[in-house]
Amino acid sequence: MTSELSGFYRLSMRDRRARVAQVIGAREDELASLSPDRGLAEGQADRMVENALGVLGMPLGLCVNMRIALDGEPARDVLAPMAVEEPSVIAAASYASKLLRAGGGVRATVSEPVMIGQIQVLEVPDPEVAERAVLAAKDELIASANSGHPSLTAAGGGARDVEIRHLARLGEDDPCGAMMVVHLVVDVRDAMGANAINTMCERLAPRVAELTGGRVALRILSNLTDRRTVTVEGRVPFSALEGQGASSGEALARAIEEASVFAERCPWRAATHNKGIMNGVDAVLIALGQDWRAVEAGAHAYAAQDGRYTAMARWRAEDGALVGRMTLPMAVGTVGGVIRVHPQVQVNRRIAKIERAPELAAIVAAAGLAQNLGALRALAAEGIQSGHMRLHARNVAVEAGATGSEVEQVANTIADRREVNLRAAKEALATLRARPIAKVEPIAITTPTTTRPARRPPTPPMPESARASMSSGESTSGESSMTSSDSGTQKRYERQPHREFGGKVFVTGAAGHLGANLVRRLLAEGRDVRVLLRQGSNNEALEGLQIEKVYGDLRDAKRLVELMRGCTTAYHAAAQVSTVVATPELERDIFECNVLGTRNLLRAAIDNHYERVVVTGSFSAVGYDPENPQRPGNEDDVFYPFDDVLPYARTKVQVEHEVLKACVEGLDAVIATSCAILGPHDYKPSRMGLTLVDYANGRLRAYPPGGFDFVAARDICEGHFLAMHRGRRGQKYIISTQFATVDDLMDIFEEVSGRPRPRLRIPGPVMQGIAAVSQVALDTFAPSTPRRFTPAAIRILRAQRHADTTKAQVELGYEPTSIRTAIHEAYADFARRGLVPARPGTVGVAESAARKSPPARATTDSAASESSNRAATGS
Ligand SMILES: CC(C)(COP(=O)([O-])OP(=O)([O-])OC[C@H]1O[C@@H](n2cnc3c(N)ncnc32)[C@H](O)[C@@H]1OP(=O)([O-])[O-])[C@@H](O)C(=O)NCCC(=O)NCCSC(=O)C[C@@](C)(O)CC(=O)[O-]
Ligand SMILES: NC(=O)C1=CN([C@@H]2O[C@H](COP(=O)(O)OP(=O)(O)OC[C@H]3O[C@@H](n4cnc5c(N)ncnc54)[C@H](O)[C@@H]3O)[C@@H](O)[C@H]2O)C=CC1
Repeated sequence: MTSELSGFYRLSMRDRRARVAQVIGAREDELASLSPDRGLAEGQADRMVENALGVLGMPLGLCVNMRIALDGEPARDVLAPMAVEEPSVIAAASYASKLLRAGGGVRATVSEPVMIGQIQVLEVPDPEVAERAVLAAKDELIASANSGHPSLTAAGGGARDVEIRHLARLGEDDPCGAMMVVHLVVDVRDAMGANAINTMCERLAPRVAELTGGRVALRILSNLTDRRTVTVEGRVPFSALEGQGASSGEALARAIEEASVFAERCPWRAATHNKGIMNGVDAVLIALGQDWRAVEAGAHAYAAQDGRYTAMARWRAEDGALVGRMTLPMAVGTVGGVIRVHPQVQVNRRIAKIERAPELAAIVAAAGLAQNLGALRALAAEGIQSGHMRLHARNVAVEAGATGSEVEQVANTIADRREVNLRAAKEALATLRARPIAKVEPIAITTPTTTRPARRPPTPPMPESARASMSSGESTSGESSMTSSDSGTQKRYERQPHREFGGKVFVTGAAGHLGANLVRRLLAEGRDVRVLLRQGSNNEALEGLQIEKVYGDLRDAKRLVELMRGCTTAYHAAAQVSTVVATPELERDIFECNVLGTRNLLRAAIDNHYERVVVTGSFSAVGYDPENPQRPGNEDDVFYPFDDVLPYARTKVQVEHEVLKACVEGLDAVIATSCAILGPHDYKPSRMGLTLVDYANGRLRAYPPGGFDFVAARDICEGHFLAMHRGRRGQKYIISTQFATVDDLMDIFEEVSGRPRPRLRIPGPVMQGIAAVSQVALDTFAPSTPRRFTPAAIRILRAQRHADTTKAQVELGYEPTSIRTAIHEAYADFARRGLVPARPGTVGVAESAARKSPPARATTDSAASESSNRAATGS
């Protein structure tokens, strides 16, 4: 199980529950009681407290990324539920847990569950005699205490010892005489312990009075559980702190160390430092039905044990890492209390996979340590207000009357202006409502036989290199034909005739970036569509569409045959897309979904007599010339299998192999090969989409030079459509819009978001080095984290590979549009969903961008030469 759920916060609440259910191996409905309208019933509340009036709601969130090694056992990933009303707490704990896992996660040690019960004795005639009498009767007292608790002793716990303390008068104001306290030391095992200890103390009280000759007053446990503690330690290597808000990782570590020492020396600061720790501690305690007041009181008393209130957690920069250590008294239980009766607590316990009290103690303390680190990082770097207030701004936006996606937009506006107050929020809301709603330009509907809409640019010229090796001629169909030479082989391309297909269309990967656009394209064509979806996956992209949804997995060959029955054609766009060097488990997953999944789909298509299947290929599976990677790659370039390529790319080569095998077996299948997709309806979201969102929210801190061939979502849909209707059986067609450098993309990002690009443009080799170092850590500790610029991605960008779309242009009549338009469309769609700030002019901008855009392939060549110039000058 992994707790590393990068981008989890971007999901809807329902999808988050579905994702968690999937991760912990539960059914989605098992988490249903976490829904705001479920949970604690009125009757249950009435039995829990007195004079009950109702049930108070409190947000419940999840701290992700946590990894804990308890008492030398192997580390395990933990999802920590947190109930808290304060914004930014859970975000900060998740952020810091991500940093801590770069150092292997938090190590925790939990002491024996030994607590103290106190019996207060006053007016003792002779304290020394009384002490001897009580200690002489120790065994009798212990036996008596245990006799009332057979279940505790049966579980291996029970009273263990009896100790005496004498409390002298504090001064003139102290109205009592000498006081004696009998401490009953009890091992409470997995219980919180209060009830057992209080009962024991009350049971022993008469006998203690007899033995001491004094008057017994209070009989109660102590919440200063200094013998029942949890100690946590976490390390963050300096390298993992690079780029986290200071000039270097080490500088940030030193700044956090200084912040810690401030709290260690100063009680005023310590109170705030410790409040940050309690943000994490209390939130987990509440979510797990614990007596958080008891732990709070114990923690603060412990922090003042030396007579001076000080920091609970301390941070030091040592041996190339920032190291945090904390010991807290921790009386928590997994038996008794509300744990059994509160339905949501039970679900939370299941999510955190807690069986025993020490596991619970470790998670609580790890959340406290992470929260402290999160707050100190922010304080030592950009300050607390920017992150905290950005999230708090959402509350203010709601208070101002914002609803739905307005909330995020108003919050972003007031946070950007650093005016997080009600008046500013009301103003921002009024402005937002005064302007038309950002609308995504509908995808143009064209068929190869109809005229293209006027706003489309004219057919761009062929790439220079391709043009040089071509000669035109007449095809048998009377349409254009061309020959192209690749490594001396003459290729003749001919425009293919159009074929119509009736019946229902089956689409896989429909909730993905390509699929979501493709389904809309098909619906606009008036086609009947059935989509294959995975239960528990984020399928939000298809909400509200008139389609038939069936649920299953490509890996389930038998079921797939059933699910595909009744359709006549298919677009197979599903794949496990990954740009990381995968762990063996992830590699297996990529292989099974992509290769075996495709094989299953193709076989099911044969079984169901499909007329044609279009399979999505990847440009990463197209070979290239290592001596000259910028020579536009075409369909005949053979993939070199021993290169340092990603597992994903290898599987996409095998996918093509499966297609050809299926063609031999009689299937009619065509491959539409995609370059990096940019455009709207990116719900997962893709690596490029994530980069745009992060850029627009000021979270992209650096970028590399280089370039790649990109494809607009509308173009790749058109390419699929054309492959279906004009493609030749068993053939592959590369579909790309244009080559663009990262600098070109930054230009467009600036234009679309109104934000300046990051100042850091890190040269390719340096970025490669940084990415390679961080990749080692990420592969070890965070294999599933989506990363923007992975070493593989940077290598690809540095190679500046170009795509040759001649074959698609000639045979299919494909015409590329513009990447600039695609980015505007992507931005408008993200703005509509509240993921990036909506900007005046977002409306219609895509249209005007389309009008202004130069022919794509013309840009290609100039962009390429510009980028190589830049590379040459090192600018
Ligand atoms: C708020 C952040 C995390 C943003 O920080 P950021 O730089 O925008 O975060 P990022 O985009 O680099 O994302 C890093 C990770 O943070 C998490 N994250 C990022 N954004 C979210 C979100 N919206 N919802 C949920 N999780 C979020 C998430 O895990 C994400 O990983 P990913 O998913 O991308 O792989 C940062 O500014 C921060 O840590 N601020 C500190 C906030 C804080 O401590 N709040 C507590 C309240 S203040 C207080 O009471 C305590 C104090 C401060 O007084 C104590 C003291 O004085 O010591
Ligand atoms: N996004 C890009 O830039 C590029 C994408 N491609 C190809 O385009 C196609 C679509 O990619 P995107 O839409 O970007 O990906 P995506 O990750 O947004 O969507 C892929 C979809 O496939 C589904 N899927 C994965 N494994 C499955 C399984 N075992 N059973 C059922 N469904 C499964 C996922 O749930 C997801 O909805 C893929 O074939 C990919 O290899 C190729 C080149 C670039």
